[in-house]
Amino acid sequence: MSEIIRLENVWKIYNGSAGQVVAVRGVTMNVKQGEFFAIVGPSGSGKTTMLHLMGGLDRPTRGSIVVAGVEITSLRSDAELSRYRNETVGFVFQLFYLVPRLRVVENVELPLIKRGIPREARRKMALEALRMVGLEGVENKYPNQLSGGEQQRVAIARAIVARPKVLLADEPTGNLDAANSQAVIELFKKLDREKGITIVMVTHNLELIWHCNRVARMHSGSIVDIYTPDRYGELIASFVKRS
Ligand SMILES: Nc1ncnc2c1ncn2[C@@H]1O[C@H](COP(=O)(O)OP(=O)(O)OP(=O)(O)O)[C@@H](O)[C@H]1O
Repeated sequence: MSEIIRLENVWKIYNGSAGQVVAVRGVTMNVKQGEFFAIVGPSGSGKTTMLHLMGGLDRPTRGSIVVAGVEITSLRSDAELSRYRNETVGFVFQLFYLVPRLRVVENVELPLIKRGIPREARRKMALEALRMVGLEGVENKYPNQLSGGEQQRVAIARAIVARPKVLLADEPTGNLDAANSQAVIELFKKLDREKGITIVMVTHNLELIWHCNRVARMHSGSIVDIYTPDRYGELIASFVKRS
């Protein structure tokens, strides 16, 4: 499998009021094309920062990040970064961030408006994305008329509607019960399998890692180990020992 994401000696240092915080400390790693990859680690270890760097939501202090052939560290202007975000990656967050005054289908269409896709084609693509996440029939509802699990699936439809190469998910099940968490994971696996989307997911839920191809464990801004399924038992045991 070829690699789709490559981080080379990446650092992120924040200058906060209490001094400098090293959020990511010289990370070198890759994610392969079509992988379902997870990042785990204690609170404050740098997981979200890593996802933001890969997604061009934030810039590294040092180092190189290549995603789908784009050296994102060389994108100088905010417009270039914004274009990269819109064309290459899709984001899913713990809080779904749907726009309450827009209907479900209009929420899903948002990334397509930025791309300048005409109205009719937009609607067709949005309905197809809603079908893909198992939500046909709710397109004219408003987000607050849906359950949390359904709202997250709308957010996933919005993330995939522009056909990104990479889906970046930050605690996507953090606000969901066990059944809805399972549904989201099954959906990710389907997107991975059927659409070939590479997925990078940050999670605190260790039960979810069994669905992933590889898992990076972070601590204090570093990746301390990368696990394959044969070592997931060892990874889970290391968390149990710590808590
Ligand atoms: N904008 C910022 N300014 C200053 N410090 C920040 C900023 N964003 C993150 N940090 C710090 O960087 C470190 C890593 O934060 P990050 O959110 O990436 O960790 P995390 O592993 O995702 O944590 P959690 O599991 O709690 O979400 C923390 O010490 C955090 O306080």
